[in-house]
Amino acid sequence: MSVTRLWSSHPDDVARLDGGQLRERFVLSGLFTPGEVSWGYAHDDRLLIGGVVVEAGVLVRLEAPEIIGAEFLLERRELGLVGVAGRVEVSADGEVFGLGEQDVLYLPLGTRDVTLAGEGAVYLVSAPAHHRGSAELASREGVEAVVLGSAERSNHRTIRKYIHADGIASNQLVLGITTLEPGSVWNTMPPHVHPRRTEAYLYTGLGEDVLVHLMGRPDATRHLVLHERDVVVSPPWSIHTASATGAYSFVWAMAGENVDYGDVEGVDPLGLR
Ligand SMILES: O=C(O)C(=O)C[C@H](O)C(=O)CO
Repeated sequence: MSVTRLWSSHPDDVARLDGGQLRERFVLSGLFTPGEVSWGYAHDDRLLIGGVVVEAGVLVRLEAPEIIGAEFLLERRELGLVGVAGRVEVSADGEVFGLGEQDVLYLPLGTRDVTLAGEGAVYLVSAPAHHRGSAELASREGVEAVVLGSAERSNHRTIRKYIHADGIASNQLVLGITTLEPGSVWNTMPPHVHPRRTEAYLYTGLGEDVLVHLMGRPDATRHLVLHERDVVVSPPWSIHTASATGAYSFVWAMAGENVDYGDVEGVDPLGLR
């Protein structure tokens, strides 16, 4: 089990970081390694972000990484599991859930034993929790889907919301998946910031395409070139928007003061620098 730590930062520092340092602070690569559960830890809002590739015939148990100082992973946390590829059976204290591509399972605080079996890739996002809710599975077809943008503006996309105020109930986790239509490449344009939340994007479906992600204060943006299954963390003061050489999907996951998807501050694209 490996853990990469991401230290929180001041926006002024970000202007001075070189490209490599920027990646070290905000990007998690290589989370999906067969036979291993890999974690990243963002100090902003204490997001624990993981990836696992489940191989046929091998049972994977989700254990608490040392950094959270807990006896078991969900002793003081809640967890969202997202099917990234294949089909995986998740057993949570004996209750079994089938997780297909773009399905999401929420596991509440207090769930002790979580194992994964089958064949596929699963993305994990966990945040501290204080109230025990219920385990709930949501399929791609069963959730609220909002179509935004247009082909003319290269940002035609569908936003599916799974864990949020009007969906699966949680303490502070908010999670969904956005999928771009073929020919569209821009996400989250016009951009926004979340003064009350930290957000992480996992980019999937890029294959050999590359993506240019913009982060930073709106008046001092920086770019990161990202690839298939890279994760980028956005501190509350940072925009998060991207364009790529092809269409893709991304899992957006947030934690902070509330679970209201709409709690954002919009940014005028003409003010971006
Ligand atoms: O394409 C978009 O726009 C998004 O999917 C935006 C994300 O949902 C987001 O950033 C939520 O805060």
